[in-house]
Amino acid sequence: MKIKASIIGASGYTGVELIRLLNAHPNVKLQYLVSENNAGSKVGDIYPHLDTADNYSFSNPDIEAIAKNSDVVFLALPHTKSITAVSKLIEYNCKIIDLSSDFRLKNGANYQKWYQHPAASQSLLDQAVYGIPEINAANIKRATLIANPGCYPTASILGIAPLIKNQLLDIPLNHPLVIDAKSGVSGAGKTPNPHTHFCEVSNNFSAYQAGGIHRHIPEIEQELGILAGKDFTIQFTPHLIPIPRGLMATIYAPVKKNISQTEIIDCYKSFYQHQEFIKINSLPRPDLKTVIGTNNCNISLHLDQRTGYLIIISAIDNLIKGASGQAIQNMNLMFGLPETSGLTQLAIYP
Ligand SMILES: NC(=O)C1=CN([C@@H]2O[C@H](COP(=O)(O)OP(=O)(O)OC[C@H]3O[C@@H](n4cnc5c(N)ncnc54)[C@H](OP(=O)(O)O)[C@@H]3O)[C@@H](O)[C@H]2O)C=CC1
Ligand SMILES: CC(=O)N[C@@H](CCC(=O)OP(=O)(O)O)C(=O)O
Repeated sequence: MKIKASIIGASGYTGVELIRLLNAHPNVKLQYLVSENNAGSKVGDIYPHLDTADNYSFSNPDIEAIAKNSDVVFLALPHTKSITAVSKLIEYNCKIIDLSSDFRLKNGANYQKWYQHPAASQSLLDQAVYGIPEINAANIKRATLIANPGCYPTASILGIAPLIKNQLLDIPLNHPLVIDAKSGVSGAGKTPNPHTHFCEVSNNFSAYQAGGIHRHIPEIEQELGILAGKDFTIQFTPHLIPIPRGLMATIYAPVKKNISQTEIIDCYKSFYQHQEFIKINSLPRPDLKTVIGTNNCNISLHLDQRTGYLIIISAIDNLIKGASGQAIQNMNLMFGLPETSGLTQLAIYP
């Protein structure tokens, strides 16, 4: 029996990527591809690259029909737009994987402080499991509602977690850990905004929200704080790079003295033992082409013995490991499938 999967917000960037990946998943049948604006249109007419033999259409059924006829529902809606749908879906017997930030922060009051809009009910926040499979697989397997991580948090948390777990960080008191991150423009979604126009982005490179409160700061601090067992502070600056997809986080981590590059690499390899999507190395020129088109996270480690800093360069495809691929990895765990089912694509090169 195939898993019946529906996607709400199926016409956006992550929704379309879910269609592409789930269409090739051996254990999945696509059920409803929900889009308000494209309901009634053939998927292949709007997105010719998805003109498959199955001839799917976008539709807009009510939530009850979606819930009753689906084993799993992916929500690929903008922030704040998932809360109403999830409040209804949770009454039924389907599993829910939400790609937005609506269920990621555990504390409703903290959520409101950072996101500046009302949080989901505390009981839904309590039920939601943060879906980063390499760290949280046991809880994901038992979950009904997954809060799929943001793209910057995915690259950052995966890059830092082994240092925290092995107590290798040596951060001066009251200093934050510095994360300098860059994303391709699809990270901003399909709806155009003044900063994502071709003329703004092409031949350009920009930082945004420097010194500000990007919504991924509390998300990264929450998850690293859980691993550390105490508050964890980061200094985070995102940048926009003139490419469609790909994301790189460069993390500057002061590490304990007398540890060697080899010991650090061994520690990361042992932490991610059996995790097929995590690639640990010290590539001389870590890049995005190594991961674009894959569900992999490439973590390149470089110890600067002069300063005592470990430079961690964590690269993902924001639409796959940073969103739709990770959502499918979570689905695989929830349904007892191998984590890699439907996700074994290699990178596109050159
Ligand atoms: N892009 C990325 O790299 C990542 C995105 N995410 C998160 O995933 C979610 C989806 O992102 P993404 O696919 O990029 O977003 P898009 O803007 O590309 O797509 C969102 C889709 O939601 C539907 N929608 C329903 N209600 C609204 C509304 N009120 N305003 C706008 N669109 C609406 C739209 O289709 P229609 O109106 O036809 O129903 C649209 O296609 C977001 O919460 C995002 O933050 C997470 C990680 C990475
Ligand atoms: C380039 C760009 O604009 N990126 C988005 C992050 C997208 C993402 O992963 O995260 P969410 O799911 O939390 O939206 C941003 O900085 O807001």
